[in-house]
Amino acid sequence: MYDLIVVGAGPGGYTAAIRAAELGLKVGVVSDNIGGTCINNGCIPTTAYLEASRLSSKIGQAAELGITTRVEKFDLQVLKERKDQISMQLQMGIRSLFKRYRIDFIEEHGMVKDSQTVLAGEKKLKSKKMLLATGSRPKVVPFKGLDQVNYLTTEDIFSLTELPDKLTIIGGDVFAVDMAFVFAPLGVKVTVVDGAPDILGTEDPDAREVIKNELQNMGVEVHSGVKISEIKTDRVLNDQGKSFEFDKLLVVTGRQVDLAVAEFLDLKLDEKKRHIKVDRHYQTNLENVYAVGDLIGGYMLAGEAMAEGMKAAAAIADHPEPPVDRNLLPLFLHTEPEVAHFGYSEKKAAEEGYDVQTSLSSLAANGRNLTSGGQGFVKIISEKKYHQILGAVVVGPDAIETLHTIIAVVQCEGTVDELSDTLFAHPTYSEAINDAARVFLGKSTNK
Ligand SMILES: Cc1cc2nc3c(=O)[nH]c(=O)nc-3n(C[C@H](O)[C@H](O)[C@H](O)COP(=O)(O)OP(=O)(O)OC[C@H]3O[C@@H](n4cnc5c(N)ncnc54)[C@H](O)[C@@H]3O)c2cc1C
Ligand SMILES: NC(=O)c1ccc[n+]([C@@H]2O[C@H](COP(=O)([O-])OP(=O)(O)OC[C@H]3O[C@@H](n4cnc5c(N)ncnc54)[C@H](O)[C@@H]3O)[C@@H](O)[C@H]2O)c1
Repeated sequence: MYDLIVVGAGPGGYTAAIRAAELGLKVGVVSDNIGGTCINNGCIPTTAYLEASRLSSKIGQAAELGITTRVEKFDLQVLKERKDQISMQLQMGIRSLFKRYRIDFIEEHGMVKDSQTVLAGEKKLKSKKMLLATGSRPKVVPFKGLDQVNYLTTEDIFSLTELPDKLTIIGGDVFAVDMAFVFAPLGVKVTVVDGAPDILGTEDPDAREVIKNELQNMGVEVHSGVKISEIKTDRVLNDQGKSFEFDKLLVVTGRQVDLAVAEFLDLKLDEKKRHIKVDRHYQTNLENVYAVGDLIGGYMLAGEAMAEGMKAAAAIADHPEPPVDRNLLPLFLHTEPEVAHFGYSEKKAAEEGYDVQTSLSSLAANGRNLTSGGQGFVKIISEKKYHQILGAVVVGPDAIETLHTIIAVVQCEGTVDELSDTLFAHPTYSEAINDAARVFLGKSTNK
């Protein structure tokens, strides 16, 4: 009898298992794909491929630095093998942590029989408590004709060994745009076809404009507000008779979770009936069943799943902690320049009744940015009276890394004043944070 069985070893599940074992519980993990979406088809493959995409773009700009060179040949097979190697290394890391913490790992698809029993291959596993962390998979809109086409999703795009000449991506949100930034710099003619009125609907409007310009500069065609009527073997057709040709079609129209176990166990779902409903300790309506990660919704990011996994484990081991504060969760685009943000947008802050003041520092005069030829800005959304930071948007080279500085200050209950007082190295992109804080306080900026 285990204290805890975890079903699913993605970022939510493996993190929870390790933390629970660290807190003294006897833990078993059942998973058919160690590392989950993040390591196998998500975060890691995306960032591994972007290394090549970004280097390829940089080589294109080398002449500005006095270097004469060009990309002669690109071999996707080599990039895929490198990615596979990295994913395997990370999987081995999880396996060795499981060993170190004496966690039984059963590499099988688990069948939940009741709230204390999981069948995994030949084994019948019993446990006092159960954590469901079975993640999500691509949601594919069933366009007419799609079933006749050999289309790709993010589950298989990273298995290609040859680049297509023409890639059409259906979808225009975070992951669709990330994929455009992976493939366009590698010489693929990318077309984005989206049903929404504009791409990146959840992003800051200024950031969105920067990214749309960059897509255009890369030669990516973006078609928004498209009503797709049919998919043929080599083209997407819209209701106006326009067609978008492709060699390969990538469908990125959202993520969905498998609710079969939830229905079988009679677990309560959220309002939209898309995810499992949990309380602030990640407990479902069944006392001994917990759930984390994509399965419970939220922003459906690995960082969120990991934080939830650790907190669920703490609650299961009788050391409850406050829940993950989604307002402090970094959200980001793997674009070039990168986009990263957290907390309230200006609009949301105003809707929440704050007396909002937004301060902006462009990277146009930032010394580090001039040396790298980047572009972007830091935008801090604050309230006027106490200088409380409500949110921030960073666009620029390494923006995802840069954003953490602001989040850390907010985590420590710091305000714009602390950002203004913090000493920053020069020349760095992060100095723009300091500048934006000084702009807020009406102080001069000299970098
Ligand atoms: C293209 C792409 C790029 C992404 N990039 C990022 C990024 O850069 N940063 C970021 O934070 N997030 C990113 N994400 C999101 C991130 O991958 C997910 O939010 C994260 O993996 C969710 O973790 P999870 O543990 O909830 O589930 P998952 O990672 O989906 O893991 C669930 C695991 O459970 C297994 N499983 C399911 N059912 C069973 C069963 N019955 N028995 C046994 N095992 C089962 C699955 O096979 C899987 O291995 C990306 C996603 C995609 C698709
Ligand atoms: N910046 C961030 O890090 C951030 C912010 C918010 C959400 N997220 C998470 O990132 C994930 C993004 O995933 P995604 O981009 O696959 O999904 P998504 O659900 O965010 O977007 C789906 C896209 O498909 C398009 N689409 C849907 N139906 C269509 C149709 N019939 N015709 C044409 N287009 C159609 C939509 O317009 C949209 O652009 C989500 O899980 C989300 O929770 C991340």
